[in-house]
Amino acid sequence: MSENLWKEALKLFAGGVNSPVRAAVKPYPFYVEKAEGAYLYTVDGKRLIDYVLGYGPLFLGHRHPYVENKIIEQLQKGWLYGTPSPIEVKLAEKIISHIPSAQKIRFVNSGTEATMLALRLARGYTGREKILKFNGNYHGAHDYGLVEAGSAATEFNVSTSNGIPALVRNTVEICEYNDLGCVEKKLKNEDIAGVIVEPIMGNMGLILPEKGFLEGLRELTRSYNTLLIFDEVITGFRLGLSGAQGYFNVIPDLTTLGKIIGGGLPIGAVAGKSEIIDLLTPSGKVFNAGTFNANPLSMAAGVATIEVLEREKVYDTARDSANAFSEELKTLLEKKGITFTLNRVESMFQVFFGVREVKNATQAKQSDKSFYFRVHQKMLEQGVFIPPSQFEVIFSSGVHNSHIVNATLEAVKKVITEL
Ligand SMILES: Cc1ncc(COP(=O)(O)O)c(C=O)c1O
Ligand SMILES: NCC(=O)CCC(=O)O
Repeated sequence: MSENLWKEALKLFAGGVNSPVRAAVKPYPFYVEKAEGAYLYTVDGKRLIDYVLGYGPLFLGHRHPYVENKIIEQLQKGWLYGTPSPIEVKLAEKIISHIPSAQKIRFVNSGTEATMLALRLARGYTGREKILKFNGNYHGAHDYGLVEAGSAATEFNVSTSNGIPALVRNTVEICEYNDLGCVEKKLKNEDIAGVIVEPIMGNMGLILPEKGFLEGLRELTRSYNTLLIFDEVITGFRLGLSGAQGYFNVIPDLTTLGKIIGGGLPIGAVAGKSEIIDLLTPSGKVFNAGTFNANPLSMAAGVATIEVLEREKVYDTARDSANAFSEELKTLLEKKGITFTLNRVESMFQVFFGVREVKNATQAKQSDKSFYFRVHQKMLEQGVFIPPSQFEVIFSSGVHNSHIVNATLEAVKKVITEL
């Protein structure tokens, strides 16, 4: 039973968990026994339709048979060599063929490592120290990222973490998302090595770039000889095969990837212009290394996932189901006269209550978090798992077919009419 496991876990882990957002499910998280397709099966015997999907990576759902077979095939050939393996060449070629800014790539093990390295590269390339990030963007759990961070950092009221050296903190400049005026001022007045941005904000709920924002970032960074880094850990291969940069046709200097490119196994990557990536050791003097970098299992799962994305209609199914779910939610909320904003793009969306627009982190934080949480809890009672935190995103996938969607709509109807 989840309750018993939770009691044990509280003795073993800080706050009972190994990543904080998991503790946002109340009164305690449900423990998952197994998963398949669009479903999670809990140890308490419940079946849940999953719209969290591992917080983004599982764009083909759980245990996609093709991916599973490719992982097993690799498993039977060994899962760590300490030397290069053919499968890393294959995944690199696939990613580079799809992501416009990618000429070369370095594989690491998480999105956190990827952004940490991209920032180091920007400093190494430009010889400058400062970086510019946006309020509420989340780039993982390293010192530079945890200044005004979104996601669980905001959920648990530590947007800027304790334990970050002032020296580091002082190298991070912050602007509000969608505020080009601020960016221009910072670039003019500070020596900025790189501007890092989520091209679509997926860690404050979902927030879209206003028309011209990403283009403006591209122009400004170019004119101040600052690197533009797109953090596509969520959007890479979710918005389309070419990521947010292809979707918006704005090409950054560096791109960080993670989540989907590992098919659900741990991964991260930094890709970009050859002249920048070549600064990495051993060809250059910006250091990175990792026991598990380009580990064969993550590589195999990544290749298999991208192969499925190339040949099947995953994007259509995922978009259609997110559309149906969010439209039904909108209609029901409007009928009830509830004030809300719903932001959506392709296969992801989020709803904010009590606010009429959400274009940056400050507005997102003004939304009625406890109302959102009530909706999450009531959906869970109806067998549908949406994120427990306002500051995460509802994700759909290629296995959220019409059968799953219909069951979801039934649940939403019940939840909203009974609110
Ligand atoms: C945009 C973005 N960047 C970086 C990260 C960090 O990735 P990871 O959790 O794999 O370290 C995340 C997600 O968690 C993310 O959403
Ligand atoms: N949006 C943030 C994440 O996806 C990270 C998952 C976690 O914090 O466990």
